[in-house]
Amino acid sequence: MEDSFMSHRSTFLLPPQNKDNTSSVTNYALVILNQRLPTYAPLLWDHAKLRVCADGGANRLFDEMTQLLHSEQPSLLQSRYKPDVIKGDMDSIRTEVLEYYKKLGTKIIDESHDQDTTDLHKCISYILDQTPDIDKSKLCILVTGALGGRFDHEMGNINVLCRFSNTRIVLLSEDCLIHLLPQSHCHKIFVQSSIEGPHCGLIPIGMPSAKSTTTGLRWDLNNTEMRFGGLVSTSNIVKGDIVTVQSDSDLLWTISIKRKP
Ligand SMILES: Nc1ncnc2c1ncn2[C@@H]1O[C@H](COP(=O)(O)OP(=O)(O)OP(=O)(O)O)[C@@H](O)[C@H]1O
Ligand SMILES: Cc1ncc(C[n+]2csc(CCO)c2C)c(N)n1
Repeated sequence: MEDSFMSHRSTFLLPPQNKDNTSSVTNYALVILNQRLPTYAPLLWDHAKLRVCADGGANRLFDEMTQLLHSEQPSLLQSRYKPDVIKGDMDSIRTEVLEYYKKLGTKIIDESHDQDTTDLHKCISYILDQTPDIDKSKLCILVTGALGGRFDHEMGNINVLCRFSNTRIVLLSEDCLIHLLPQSHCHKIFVQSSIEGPHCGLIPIGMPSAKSTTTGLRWDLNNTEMRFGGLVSTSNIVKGDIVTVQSDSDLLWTISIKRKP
């Protein structure tokens, strides 16, 4: 096991000008799935260099950005928030939405022939194909609408974290975020307490963890075993600004997102 720390910061939930220059991520991509856009979606949009809609996610962008930013004219907003790509099996996007973005120059990738991988999987593959190897370590893919809703979709979305375990991917909902902590590294999580926490969890995924050790949590693990059917760390609380995690298995990290008053 390598002992170099991998650091994690949710600075994508802060306005871009507040961005932490020490972040190891310099290149965000955004994937919009087919669930209600979170209220902070415009912020993620501003951080992202590449914006991709997964099939019916394009309907959400078209319909809901105007609801989030009602100070401006809907038609202006719809043309300003133009995705770079729409990819998927195209059974959920409305024709009028597809035609609208196609006219604006969005690249449309119809993969209806592939009924074995999810639209999110297809979008992640696209983003990785577009990213030169040298830039992949700086890439972080933010995924909206990934949690809550249909449980089969949620599990499919979590499975994507495991299938692309070498890529930083953050699954987001209005209320929380999830990402993988690969066992290959020790992890340092810099908690942005103005926008996230204190509720958090650490969950072994795929296989039990014989030994996990943490610092910075109210209920720290100390070479503790975690497994489904035994202990998994839910309803934990972050104590300060830094949490460290080390484990012999990949773990899911989840932390609550604070609602704006
Ligand atoms: N209720 C949901 N909960 C979580 N994720 C979702 C949900 N609905 C859609 N998604 C995500 O958004 C992506 C695109 O959604 P879309 O509705 O276009 O998918 P789909 O392939 O048509 O789904 P299905 O045919 O199973 O209903 C899905 O692949 C999934 O990752
Ligand atoms: C064993 C197995 N279970 C389910 C599906 C169905 N499926 C999985 S991903 C996908 C595309 C959704 O956009 C569909 C239809 C399959 N192919 N194989």
